[in-house]
Amino acid sequence: MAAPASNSDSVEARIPASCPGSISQILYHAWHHDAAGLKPLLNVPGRASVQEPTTGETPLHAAIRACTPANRSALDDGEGEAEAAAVVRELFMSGAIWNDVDSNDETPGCVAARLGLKDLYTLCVEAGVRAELLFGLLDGYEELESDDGEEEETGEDGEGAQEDGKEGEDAGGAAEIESAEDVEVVVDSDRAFVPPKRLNGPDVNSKDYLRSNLTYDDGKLVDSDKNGVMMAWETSIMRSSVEGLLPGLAAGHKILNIGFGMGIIDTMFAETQPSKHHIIEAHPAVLEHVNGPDSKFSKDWEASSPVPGGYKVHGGKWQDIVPKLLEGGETYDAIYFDTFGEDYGQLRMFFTEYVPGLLEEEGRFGFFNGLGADRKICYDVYTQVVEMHLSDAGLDVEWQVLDVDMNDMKTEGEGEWEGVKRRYWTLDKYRLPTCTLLG
Ligand SMILES: C[S@@+](CC[C@H](N)C(=O)[O-])C[C@H]1O[C@@H](n2cnc3c(N)ncnc32)[C@H](O)[C@@H]1O
Repeated sequence: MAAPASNSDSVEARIPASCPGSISQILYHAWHHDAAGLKPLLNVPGRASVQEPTTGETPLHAAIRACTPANRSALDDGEGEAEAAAVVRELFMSGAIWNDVDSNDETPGCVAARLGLKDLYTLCVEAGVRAELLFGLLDGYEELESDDGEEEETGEDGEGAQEDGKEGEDAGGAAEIESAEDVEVVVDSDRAFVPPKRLNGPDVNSKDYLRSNLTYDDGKLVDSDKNGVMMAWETSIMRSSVEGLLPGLAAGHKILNIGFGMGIIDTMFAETQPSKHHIIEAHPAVLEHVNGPDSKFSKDWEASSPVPGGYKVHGGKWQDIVPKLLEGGETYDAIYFDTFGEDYGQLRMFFTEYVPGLLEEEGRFGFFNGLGADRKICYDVYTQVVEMHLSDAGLDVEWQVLDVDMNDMKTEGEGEWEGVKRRYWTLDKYRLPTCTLLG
């Protein structure tokens, strides 16, 4: 096949013919959608996930990137998405990693989405779901490295390149590889993506968060590292969550909310005049905010509760409190879960081990769905993963798609994001889950 004339830096321009199994060779066959040539090279563990050292390009990126209109027409046999799909499948069957990012901070699925390659995008999502289900079975969740400071460094350039119209084909030139010794095969098969809630980076965890100082400041709650714990722009999501859990906002229900934050959802719950309103909150500063002498919350809600004693704040981690509620025979019509600094494994444990016992037969369970919300493909993967895990736990889920007004959202560091370390939400749609017990 001829090399695309317009892309002198492209993979095939730099192939050292003497290096079977080298990064360049593997990328070359992936780029040319040559499944037959690729297959024998993938018989060594890790080969399907080699990364070009300079651009971070993997064979998946190369196979997908070769489908840009410019690159496709440059391939002399006119092949396209179907041929690429065969190669992408071969790579996934050989252990390719679905969520490796290149130097543009794009996973292969991000490239497919940007280029409008729906079938290839779907293959990447399916691979992500399989991988995450497997890691869930192995209980092997680990933080993904893709969203740390590196992203901040590369983000601007990446955006600039796209705005300039330099899509895909110009993004990933391969470095010079003179001999097989130069080849670095990246074996990283035990990586799972853990969609964190409202934060990214391995430096934040529940223990540190619960010890950190918090600041309530002008429409947001941030921790001492300026991670956004809760923000006022989420108010409409909280409103829709309450409407999903309590259709018609009917009064007199028994409600459990985990994670008080700014008290946005609890204020809405209190307005429905529940017969029971239990809140679990672990952070001392948040507890002070709820219960302290200057607080507008607890005193009002205690006074207005239609059932004396119906309003109660349980101070402590839900992991310690929920088992006691269960033992005490408490049940609820509506349960909402929205914590901070905990990984998906905790949410899964909550809805698997506790929700079925705490929920009334006709009750509803919801949670803040921020799983992987800083990247479309991660959000799409985790929608499917959580749905399967909910089903395993005996819960049916209905998704309501809400618009998140991105025009109002400003860019990182501006508007509502000013003073927040990292923008944890980048998507224009929110999938709101409302769960019920399977019959
Ligand atoms: C995102 S905020 C909740 C926002 C809330 N939905 C609202 O409408 O304002 C998360 C809250 O969960 C609390 N939290 C974090 N880990 C917790 C745990 N293990 N148990 C109980 N609360 C926890 C945090 O301190 C924080 O107040």
